[in-house]
Amino acid sequence: MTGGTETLSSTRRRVQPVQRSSALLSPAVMFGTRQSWDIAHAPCLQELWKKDLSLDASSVDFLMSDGEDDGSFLSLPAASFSQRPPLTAELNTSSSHQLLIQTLQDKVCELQARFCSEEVSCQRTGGGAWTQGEEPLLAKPTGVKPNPNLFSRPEEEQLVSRLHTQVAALEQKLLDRTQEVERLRSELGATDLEKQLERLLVENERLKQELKSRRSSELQPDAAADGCSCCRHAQEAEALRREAASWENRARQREQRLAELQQELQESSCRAEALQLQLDDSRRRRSEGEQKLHLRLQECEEELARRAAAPPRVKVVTQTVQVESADSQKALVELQVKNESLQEQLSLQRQLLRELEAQLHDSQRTCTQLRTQIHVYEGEMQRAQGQLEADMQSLEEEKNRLIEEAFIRAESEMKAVHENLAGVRLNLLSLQPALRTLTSDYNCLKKQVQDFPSMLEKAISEAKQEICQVISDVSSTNQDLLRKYKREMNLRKKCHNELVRLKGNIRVFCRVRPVSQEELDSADAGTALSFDSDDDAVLYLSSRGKVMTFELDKVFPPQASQEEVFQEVQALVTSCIDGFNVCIFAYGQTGSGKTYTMEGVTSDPGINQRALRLLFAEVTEKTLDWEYRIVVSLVEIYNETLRDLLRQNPTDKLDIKLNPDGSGQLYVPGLTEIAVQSPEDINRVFELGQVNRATACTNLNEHSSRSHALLIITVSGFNSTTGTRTQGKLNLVDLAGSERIGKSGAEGSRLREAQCINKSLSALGDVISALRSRHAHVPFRNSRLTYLLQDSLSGDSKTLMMVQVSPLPGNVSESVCSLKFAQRVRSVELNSAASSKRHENSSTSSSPTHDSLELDSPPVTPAPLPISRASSAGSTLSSASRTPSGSRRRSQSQLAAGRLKLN
Ligand SMILES: Nc1ncnc2c1ncn2[C@@H]1O[C@H](COP(=O)(O)OP(=O)(O)OP(=O)(O)O)[C@@H](O)[C@H]1O
Repeated sequence: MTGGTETLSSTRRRVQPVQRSSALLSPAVMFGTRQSWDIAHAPCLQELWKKDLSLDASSVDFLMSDGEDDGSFLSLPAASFSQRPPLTAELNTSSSHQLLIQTLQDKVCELQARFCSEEVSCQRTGGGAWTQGEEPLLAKPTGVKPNPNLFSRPEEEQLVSRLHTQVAALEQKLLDRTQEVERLRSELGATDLEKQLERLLVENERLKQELKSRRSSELQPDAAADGCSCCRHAQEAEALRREAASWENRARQREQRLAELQQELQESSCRAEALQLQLDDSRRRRSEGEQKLHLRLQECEEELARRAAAPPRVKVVTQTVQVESADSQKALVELQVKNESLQEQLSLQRQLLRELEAQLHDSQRTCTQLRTQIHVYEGEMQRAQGQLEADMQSLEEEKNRLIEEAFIRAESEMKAVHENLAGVRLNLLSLQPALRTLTSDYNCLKKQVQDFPSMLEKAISEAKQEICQVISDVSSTNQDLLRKYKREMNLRKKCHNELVRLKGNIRVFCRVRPVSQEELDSADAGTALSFDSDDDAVLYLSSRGKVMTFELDKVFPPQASQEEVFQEVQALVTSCIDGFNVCIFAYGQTGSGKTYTMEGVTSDPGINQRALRLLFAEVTEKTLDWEYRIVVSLVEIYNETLRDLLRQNPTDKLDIKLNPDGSGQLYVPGLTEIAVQSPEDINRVFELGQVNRATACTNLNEHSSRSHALLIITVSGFNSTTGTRTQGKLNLVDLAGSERIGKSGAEGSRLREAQCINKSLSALGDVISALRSRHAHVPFRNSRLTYLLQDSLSGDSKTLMMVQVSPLPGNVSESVCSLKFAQRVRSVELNSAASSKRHENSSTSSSPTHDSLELDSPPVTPAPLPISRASSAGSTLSSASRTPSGSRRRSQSQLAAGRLKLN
């Protein structure tokens, strides 16, 4: 025996004797030192310790006594006791352990009782010394006499201590089992299974989502895929195959993981079964140990009985006992106290054992529940595995279906691609001849390109020659066209003039003004005039019961508008653009509408403004070839005095003189001529004339009735293409009232005004009469008016007299006079031989360009035909141009011409 550890001996032998003094110490002292007991059945306990409690053999040392002592010595290492934790903190064993502990405790109590009874009997018998042959089995301590009567006490104490040690070992074993159960629970606990199950569920859900996303991505319509090549579908099919292989690997991994889990579960179940078997074996060994202990107790009782039956040995040690009785008594008391404390500890241990037994029951119940739960988890795992296998199966089927669809689609697309390829090949074969043709064409073109510079030079030279030829042809054509144009222009002038001539160079219109509202209200509201609905050139006048018929060129009824009147005179207006002199004058009694017809009102202008607007429009249309200049002058003749209404001092008298250039033309020195370029200029000219005319008189209305107002418009044109120059003059005259002096009863200045008016109008009549009579001398100089209008009343000039007539019955006599005068004028035709007239000595002209007119514009008027309108109409007009009323009009004109007399 070395160190603190005793080895197990295979034979029974005696070892160091236990010191009695230390054997009688307290259990705490005993547990803190090395102790030895002589136990009769030590092998049983050894077996119990080694098997039931699973103690290490190195930590337990059984020292068996020899056959003489018939006992065994059990030695435990002191360190194992000193290192033990408190019993109350660790006891945890099975019911069999508790039963064993209980049995041992009962046996300790019994031994203590016997010890007490033996001590009492020894005291009663006087004690005795130990005999040599009856020495106690335990070796006596040095210096201390052995006491045969007390030999059983340390033995029993040792037994009690040993039993305590067994209890502690059982507690330790119970604690180890509890820890083992906890470890198993932690290894196979529900938490891990639940975690494993949750992990599997999460993995399963993730696999489902991946499959769903893969399915959606594969089923997603791909418009571009239709046009993709076959290679792309093959790649997709390959990717799908790889994906399927990865899914298969994952499924195999899952299956392996499931197999591992099942393996672990089986191992855990096996381990639990092994533990259960081990527990059952421990129970069985405990029961065997109990039986052995029971037998050993019986043997101890028998031995005690046998020893009790040996009195001689007691007598030997009686004296010694008596000597040591005081100490024994004292020790007995101490032992009793210790015994009581041990009793208390035993009761506590019993209580703890009961609690531990309850805990053991709970542990067993918990273990059962855990097994049930394990079974449940196993079922769930099986279900999860089945679900997983079903999902894997469905995934596999879906994967196969998708792969098949992809293959089918790829095959169809491959087929289409092959067909397209075949078509392309056919096209290629068909295009090869075209390619050869194109190649030959290309070669030809290449050769042409190489030859192009020389061809280009040749073509350019030819083109130049052709262009020169064309230019010469065009220039000659232009010359022809220019000649034709000039001829056509002259022809147009001739036609126009012929038309005017056919209409009559002196035309006479009659306009009847409407009855005003005031005149309608008066008693003299009737009308003496009537019209022919079939002939617009006839006017009927009732006077003194007789109806007089007047035939004129045109009769405008009261409802005729300014525009309608101007439509009839605009042909004359445009004649002045062609270089003719035109004279339009309004004639009639006061208040018959002369000013209204010539000037009009602001809202409805008369001939003056309309004529100027028309001239502007016409010259504007001809701006391509012609340059025109339009100048205007405003002249008033009052009491045979000529005044310029456009100069700053209109009261200055003007004179008419012979042009000093020797041309024989007349002109008005100092006459203001204003060039107009727009209608606004015309308005400004008229406003200036009105202002000047108003400043020159006290009563404008009366003054205007007693004076002649002349608007002289000169149109000069130059054709830059032909070099032609033209100049025409348009005289628009608003004559003074034509009342007879006797009727008006005027005196003084009024008489002089009337005399001047009549003089000028008579001179006008005389001029016209002379023209009609083709007198060699035409008295233009008899009045300022005729003198000023000389060039517009002679030659190829065109004259229009607008006779204004009042419809009132009170003005019938004046209307008759005016109409007779108009009819006399109408019978006159001016000489159309311009050349002869323009070379007449008495001709006048205020235009310095008149010479150029003669030079550049040859006479277009036909040869002079100085016949009256009536005779010319019958001789020159074709039958087709005659109107139904033509013959009647001519006869009436002839009659009227014979009847009318100058005023
Ligand atoms: N055709 C017509 N339509 C409407 N009103 C007219 C027409 N003719 C003349 N009148 C009106 O008759 C009145 C007299 O006209 P206007 O002054 O023109 O006559 P006149 O002959 O010029 O007179 P005088 O010789 O005094 O100048 C004016 O109020 C004028 O507005």
